[in-house]
Amino acid sequence: MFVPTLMGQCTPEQQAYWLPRALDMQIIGTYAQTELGHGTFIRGLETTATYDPETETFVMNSPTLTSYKWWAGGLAKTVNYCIVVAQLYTKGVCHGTHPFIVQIRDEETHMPRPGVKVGDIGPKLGFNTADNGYLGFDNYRIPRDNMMMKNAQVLKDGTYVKVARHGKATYGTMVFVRVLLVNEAAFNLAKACTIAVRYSAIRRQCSPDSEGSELQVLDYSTQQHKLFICIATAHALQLNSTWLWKTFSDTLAAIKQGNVDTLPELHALSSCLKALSTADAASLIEQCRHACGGHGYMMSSGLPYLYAFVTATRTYEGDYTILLLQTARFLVKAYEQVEAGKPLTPTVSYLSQAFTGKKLPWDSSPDGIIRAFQALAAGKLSSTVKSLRKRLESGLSYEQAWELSTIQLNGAAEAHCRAVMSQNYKSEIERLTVNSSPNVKLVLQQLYKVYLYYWALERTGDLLLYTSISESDIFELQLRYEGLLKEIRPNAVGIVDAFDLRDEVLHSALGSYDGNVYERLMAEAQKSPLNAEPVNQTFHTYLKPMMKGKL
Ligand SMILES: CCCCCCCCCCCC(=O)SCCNC(=O)CCNC(=O)[C@H](O)C(C)(C)COP(=O)(O)OP(=O)(O)OC[C@H]1O[C@@H](n2cnc3c(N)ncnc32)[C@H](O)[C@@H]1OP(=O)(O)O
Ligand SMILES: Cc1cc2nc3c(=O)[nH]c(=O)nc-3n(C[C@H](O)[C@H](O)[C@H](O)COP(=O)(O)OP(=O)(O)OC[C@H]3O[C@@H](n4cnc5c(N)ncnc54)[C@H](O)[C@@H]3O)c2cc1C
Repeated sequence: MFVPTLMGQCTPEQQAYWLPRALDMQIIGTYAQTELGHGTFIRGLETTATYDPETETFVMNSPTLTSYKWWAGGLAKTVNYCIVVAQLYTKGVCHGTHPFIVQIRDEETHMPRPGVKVGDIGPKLGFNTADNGYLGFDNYRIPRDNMMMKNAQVLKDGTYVKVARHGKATYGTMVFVRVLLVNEAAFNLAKACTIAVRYSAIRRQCSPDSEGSELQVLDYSTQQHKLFICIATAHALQLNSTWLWKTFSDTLAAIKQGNVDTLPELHALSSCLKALSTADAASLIEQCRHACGGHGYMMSSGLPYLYAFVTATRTYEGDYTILLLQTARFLVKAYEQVEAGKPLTPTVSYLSQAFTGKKLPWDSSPDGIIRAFQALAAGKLSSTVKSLRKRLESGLSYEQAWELSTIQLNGAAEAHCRAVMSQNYKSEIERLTVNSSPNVKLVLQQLYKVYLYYWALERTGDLLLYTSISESDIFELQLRYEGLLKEIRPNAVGIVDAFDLRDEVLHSALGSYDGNVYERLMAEAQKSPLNAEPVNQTFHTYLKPMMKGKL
């Protein structure tokens, strides 16, 4: 996040000075925005940067314990610089949060600079290879030039000058990383399902009849139900990530031309896609672990590490709930645009046909299910707006009405995102497989159907509300879904092999390409320090005295 922020928030002159040093690793930096007391609410950050025209410096200060920067990766012991997001004061006026480049350690000795307090925040659920740290300032001065001045400037005499065309230019790095995290979710889920599917082809457990041999657990319908949605979702996330990256690049190019019109839609998309992809990936990686029984709980399976790493992504770079509420903000505006007969941006254009007041006729084809997801999103949005307005009519303020409706707002945003992801998944597969062999087309279509049927069956309650789906339609869909799992089974290992993830990347005794699971588990067990000697010295210091009643 250090380099992207240098690129996004510095003037060309500042980039010319800082970027080569950062890219050449002459300086190592991090992005210190979150504080002990605030992560989500950026406008509530407490660290201050007060401009002193006498010395043409900013005085960085941590006025309270809760103002200490907290969490930034590498902050504890690795970095010597960091980007600090602080409330900017000049001429006695606060201009809100701005980014500053701050040297925190000496480049030769690596000692913390005077006025800088820095340390490690302690062990975490995972991510323990990153020394996430804390940082406090005691009236620590930095040169005026260290304010990142692409979007706003403070002149030598302390005059504040706004440069950016849109109010959230300083939030740009977060949008960029959210876009990256969709791809990260796809990659890590692909690793987990490669491990779990390969292991499930090796693992034999139970035989349906007494004479028969034990079945590969991958033959069980319940195992296929656990795992094939993981494969389909890894593809869905990858294709949505590629699509989102293009949307991001197009928006960035437009902003460079002075056109910020597509930024709100990008913010809404990157928010909900980051939220859903990281939450889906984390829960499905855990599902892959469940599918591997006891051995899935071994660190040597690689799955606990993957889960610990990915589950953090649901929180950092914008908590799941918070980001869905950002998307909901955009959806409520879109609803109002439909009412006013105004044109809609592409990803919400389905809303213009959605408010017919009638239930969408159920159609179980892939396109029909996607239309059903859109109807479901529109229906949820419509009932949410109705709740909002009912509360406003009761005399509540907009903020109060909004807060009371946030559960429904989150539901509408999640449904919208599922509809967008499903649409992208299918249309990207069709676009990319135009010249593919019939077999490849068949398998990839089977996978996106798994995705669509799985989520339709997960949302039958909503579908009954907003479409004409009947009990027998649901019964039929369940049977079709279960039949599809059986069709995919013969190709399941080949499909995860197609992720082409080397053993060194998987780090898994269960998912290695050669399938020698039991030999690898035993070999990993031998590495345990407890196996260094036959009797551990704790026998003599604790167990034996206890057994002799001497403790
Ligand atoms: C390989 C990879 C590995 C990657 C490996 C990565 C390693 C770990 C990295 C983790 C690093 C971090 O976690 S860094 C810290 C990340 N922290 C966060 O993400 C904090 C989350 N909080 C926020 O983003 C903000 O506080 C909000 C958006 C929730 C609220 O901001 P706010 O300033 O209060 O704005 P708010 O009133 O809600 O909205 C005002 C208007 O601004 C708009 N707006 C808000 N944000 C944005 C935005 N980003 N871009 C455009 N527009 C925006 C809204 O739509 C709204 O428009 P209108 O409706 O008025 O038109
Ligand atoms: C592994 C890891 C690495 C990180 N790396 C960095 C980094 O490098 N740099 C950095 O600056 N930060 C980093 N962070 C911090 C991260 O960005 C924040 O933790 C994240 O933004 C969430 O903010 P928070 O911790 O304040 O949670 P909070 O916002 O306090 O969330 C607590 C609960 O309150 C809810 N909540 C909060 N506000 C609202 C609201 N308005 N409406 C409804 N519910 C609400 C949330 O949904 C959540 O359920 C990292 C975090 C982790 C876990």
